[in-house]
Amino acid sequence: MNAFDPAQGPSMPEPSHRQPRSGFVENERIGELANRMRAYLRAGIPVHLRGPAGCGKTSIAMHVASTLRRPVSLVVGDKNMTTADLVGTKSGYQTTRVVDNFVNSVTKVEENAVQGWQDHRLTVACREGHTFVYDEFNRSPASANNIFLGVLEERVLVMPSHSKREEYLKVHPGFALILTSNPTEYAGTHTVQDALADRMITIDLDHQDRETEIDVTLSRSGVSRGVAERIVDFVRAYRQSGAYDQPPTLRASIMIAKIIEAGSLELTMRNPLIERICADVLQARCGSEKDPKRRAARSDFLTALACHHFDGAPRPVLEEEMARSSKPVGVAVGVPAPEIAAIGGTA
Ligand SMILES: Nc1ncnc2c1ncn2[C@@H]1O[C@H](COP(=O)(O)OP(=O)(O)OP(=O)(O)O)[C@@H](O)[C@H]1O
Repeated sequence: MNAFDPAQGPSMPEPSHRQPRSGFVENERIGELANRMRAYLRAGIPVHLRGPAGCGKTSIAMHVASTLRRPVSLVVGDKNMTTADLVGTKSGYQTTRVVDNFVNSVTKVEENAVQGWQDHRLTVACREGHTFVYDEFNRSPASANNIFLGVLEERVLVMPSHSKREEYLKVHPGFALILTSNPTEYAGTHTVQDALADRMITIDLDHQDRETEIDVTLSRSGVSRGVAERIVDFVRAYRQSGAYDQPPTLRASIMIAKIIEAGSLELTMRNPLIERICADVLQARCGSEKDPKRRAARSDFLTALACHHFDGAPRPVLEEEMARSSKPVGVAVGVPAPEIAAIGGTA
């Protein structure tokens, strides 16, 4: 994702007419969500998908956009975004030079310089009726996003006076808006202003269910179903453990599966390379843990969890995981000996 840089603003190319990548997984739940989204968008109401990183917001947004049979424009929110990045900017001067040499001995030269203007994606989308996908729009400041208030309510785009264009651009009836955002507790995001939130339907998403995660991992990597199941179960168990600063997402499963497939590797912790791959993909998520003992315990836990899911070893349990749950769920890792005895795992 995020291949589209809003900061490209002034030098933005033609609006993207991208289709979602092939291999999109549409099960019953996603199909039902897509149908609802299409119904709202056809009624002229923007749809806002809100959910944690990697839960599939952008993929669903692009998929729905591609089925509306209109060109698709994609912009990614950015803390430096301005209204100009969305609407357009001055772009140099266009000069015309007329040389009049009608009378041989007299040369008259007339030069005219006119300020140029370049429409950016929102203007083009409003004029031509594109489906505008505004990814992670709450990364952009409210001052940039205010331009949408008129677009959504009065169906007009207010053009800056120096645009040398019409003052107001009437929004094409085919224009549709899909927005995505991470909840505001995530770093680098802004609270969405009430007036804007009030003009859209917000749908909260969470991480996909196990079956969907397996289907997506399969479709994105090409590994066998059995391998996809073990990888997804491992990553989901790690997500459930809470032993991280940043929850592991579906992307981690896809990464591990892609590496396995590309290297034709067998998924077993008996291969030290697999242990390294799991650590490289996932361990940075608990990297900011200051206490070296706790950090080591988390690392051991990750390895033991992979051994459980890939090789059938007993399910480990982490001290901090135990603190959250009163019921022991496995064999203790990184826990002092007397406490291990007290837990009595399922080994
Ligand atoms: N339904 C799906 N079909 C196929 N691939 C999917 C599907 N949902 C998610 N994915 C894949 O999962 C990964 C994460 O999805 P996506 O980028 O859509 O999540 P996101 O919620 O927009 O994440 P972020 O907030 O970090 O941008 C991507 O590699 C994407 O291709």
